[in-house]
Amino acid sequence: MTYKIAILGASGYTGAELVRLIAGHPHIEIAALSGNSKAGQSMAQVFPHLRHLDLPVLTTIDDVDFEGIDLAFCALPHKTSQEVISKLPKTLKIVDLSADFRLRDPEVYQKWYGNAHSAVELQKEAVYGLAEFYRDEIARARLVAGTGCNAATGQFALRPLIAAGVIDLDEIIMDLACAVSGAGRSLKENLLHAELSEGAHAYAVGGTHRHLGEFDQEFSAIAGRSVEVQFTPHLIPANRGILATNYVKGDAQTIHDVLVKAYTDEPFIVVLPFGEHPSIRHIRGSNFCHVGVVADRRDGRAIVIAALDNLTKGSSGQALQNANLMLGLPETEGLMMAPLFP
Ligand SMILES: NC(=O)C1=CN([C@@H]2O[C@H](COP(=O)(O)OP(=O)(O)OC[C@H]3O[C@@H](n4cnc5c(N)ncnc54)[C@H](OP(=O)(O)O)[C@@H]3O)[C@@H](O)[C@H]2O)C=CC1
Ligand SMILES: CC(=O)N[C@@H](CCC(=O)OP(=O)(O)O)C(=O)O
Repeated sequence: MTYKIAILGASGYTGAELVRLIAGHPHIEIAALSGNSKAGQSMAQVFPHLRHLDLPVLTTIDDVDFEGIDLAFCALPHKTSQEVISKLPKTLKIVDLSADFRLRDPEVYQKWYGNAHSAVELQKEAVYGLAEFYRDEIARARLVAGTGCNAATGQFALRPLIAAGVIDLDEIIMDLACAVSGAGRSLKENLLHAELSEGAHAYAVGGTHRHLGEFDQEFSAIAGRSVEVQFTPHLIPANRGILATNYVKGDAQTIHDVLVKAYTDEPFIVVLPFGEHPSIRHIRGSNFCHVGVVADRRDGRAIVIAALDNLTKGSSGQALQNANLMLGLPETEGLMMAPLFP
């Protein structure tokens, strides 16, 4: 059985990553690809690294024929995504990579994104797309909202610890380093090589990053009380990868034991031996997330570090994992490739 899919936003970074992954998938075929400014071009023109593949030409979304398509990936900017998805056939399965359907409460959405949600009914229907924690709901869902790449990295480190009650919920600090492809492919002055290379800086400092909406929603639901982490993301001059370094109060060995137990059957989450810590150079191009625990020199404190590739486990790999679940395929299909190294 082969399922036909469309990728809306195929001329962007996550769209191209979906194409790369699906090209090696035994049961999924790419039937349509959309672009906006790049509509009318071939994928080989837009992404020469995909030249070897026989792919549909990029069209506008209006020109995509959804007849016979089983599932659409929406790799569009947020806000555009909710407008587009509202107009798609109501029977179509959708994995949305944008932020539009991650936050369940429309008021919370407005607080972090600045605009009223224009598809509240769809927002209610959507399932949060972190497969390791919402597997059964995703398998039954029509619309799945992929997590933010920063939000996914932090959650892989912290969710089991909050659930097990082994860390102080009021003393969680997360420093996160994000590679530049996290900002997408559109041209931005601050992402020019001359302004980005040889440097690193924090952004959204002081608790203003919109992924805090996701952390608050998810961590508070697990804890059954409000949990607000202190979070500072940093932009680093790397192409791919996110490293989330979490400072927590709790016994380091217990924390490690909890993570090992939580992820023992998870194919993509690898807990490193106690005392070892991960690096983005060891997960690049793969759907793996590495998690490590190191004891602090002060008793009762630990550092928990998670690393993943924002374009695979942080977005497109996660989206394909969700699509596999929604289509009744093995969750790991097309996703077990080894990381690229060096
Ligand atoms: N990059 C990352 O690491 C992650 C991204 N995400 C989310 O995934 C989504 C896609 O991100 P990314 O691939 O990085 O973004 P890009 O900016 O690289 O790509 C955006 C895509 O959307 C298309 N597009 C833009 N505006 C419109 C419009 N008005 N109508 C139709 N199509 C449009 C673009 O077409 P064209 O280029 O032809 O104009 C392009 O194909 C975003 O919502 C992002 O927040 C989520 C997790 C991680
Ligand atoms: C470097 C950079 O800008 N990173 C992005 C990563 C977020 C992301 O891509 O996720 P969503 O946009 O889907 O929420 C940021 O911090 O906003």
